[in-house]
Amino acid sequence: MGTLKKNVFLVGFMGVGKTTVARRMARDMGVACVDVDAFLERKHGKSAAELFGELGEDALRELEYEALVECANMGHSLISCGEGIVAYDKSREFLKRRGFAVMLESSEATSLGRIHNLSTRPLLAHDCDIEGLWEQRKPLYEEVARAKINVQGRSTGSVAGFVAKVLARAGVYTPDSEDAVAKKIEADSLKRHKKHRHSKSGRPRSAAERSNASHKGQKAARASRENAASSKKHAAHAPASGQGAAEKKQNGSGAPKHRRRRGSRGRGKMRASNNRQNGQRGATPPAN
Ligand SMILES: Nc1ncnc2c1ncn2[C@@H]1O[C@H](COP(=O)(O)OP(=O)(O)O)[C@@H](O)[C@H]1O
Ligand SMILES: O=C(O)C1=C[C@@H](OP(=O)(O)O)[C@@H](O)[C@H](O)C1
Ligand SMILES: [Mg+2]
Repeated sequence: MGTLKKNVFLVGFMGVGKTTVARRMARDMGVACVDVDAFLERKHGKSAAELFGELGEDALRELEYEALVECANMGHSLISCGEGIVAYDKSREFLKRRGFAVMLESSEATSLGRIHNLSTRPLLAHDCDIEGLWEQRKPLYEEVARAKINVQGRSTGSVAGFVAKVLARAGVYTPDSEDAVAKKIEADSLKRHKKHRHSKSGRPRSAAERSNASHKGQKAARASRENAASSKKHAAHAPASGQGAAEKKQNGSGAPKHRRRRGSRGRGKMRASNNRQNGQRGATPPAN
């Protein structure tokens, strides 16, 4: 559980995991997330690939920019962008000015190897020079990004945890203190207690009704406490160095030994769907 101080944009090549990582971070950090592609699709009733096919790339980039602005105006959230958003000057300027952009990076082969449905990636479907595109995009991601994270060989959970640490170090994300978590739990439990004593219609509940509800409430409170304890543990392990150190740790020379759960290699890799998110998920963002 925690709070974002500004919008966080995830940028990077297609298939690197922007959408997946944003969802995972939203779940683990208790913050809202929104996928620009999914937002675009909901807004226009057509996927980015369809818009690309019907209107052409230039028009898609303008629509993407408009969608990006709307997503950013919803409140501080994790915003996963489409790979090509950086090709548009206005979007790049926005990414630089209106939040903290994080670049996810892996080898071109790894990113492309994860894409199983080419029709969802219009540039791939249109037979472009993919290596040329990769070379062209890289400096653009680097231009907007305030942190660069190498995701090669890391599970989604590990990438999500690492991005959270980088954001915490940069002061962009504040994990809730133990006190704040305890207060939240207490407030929730008070609410539950009130519900427990009275039915929805305001009628006092019978002893049998209360006993039944109480078992459910205790289970939920236990789960919240366990969650809070695990968030605290997670926060306590975040290294305290700055962005430069994060990058150094991530790059070739100082490459960390990535922890991978036994048997996790390739899990999820063959998932057929590149699921799109339906708009914003997770916690309700604060008003701007
Ligand atoms: N760290 C990871 N390890 C293995 N597979 C991953 C990882 N991150 C994402 N994937 C998988 O790669 C595919 C592309 O991920 P996605 O989040 O759609 O990428 P992007 O939004 O950057 O195009 C999905 O099938 C997803 O499940
Ligand atoms: O070239 C682009 O702008 C697109 C890249 C893809 O985004 P990802 O980076 O999430 O793969 C895709 O979803 C979208 O159709 C448009
Ligand atoms: Mg995506």
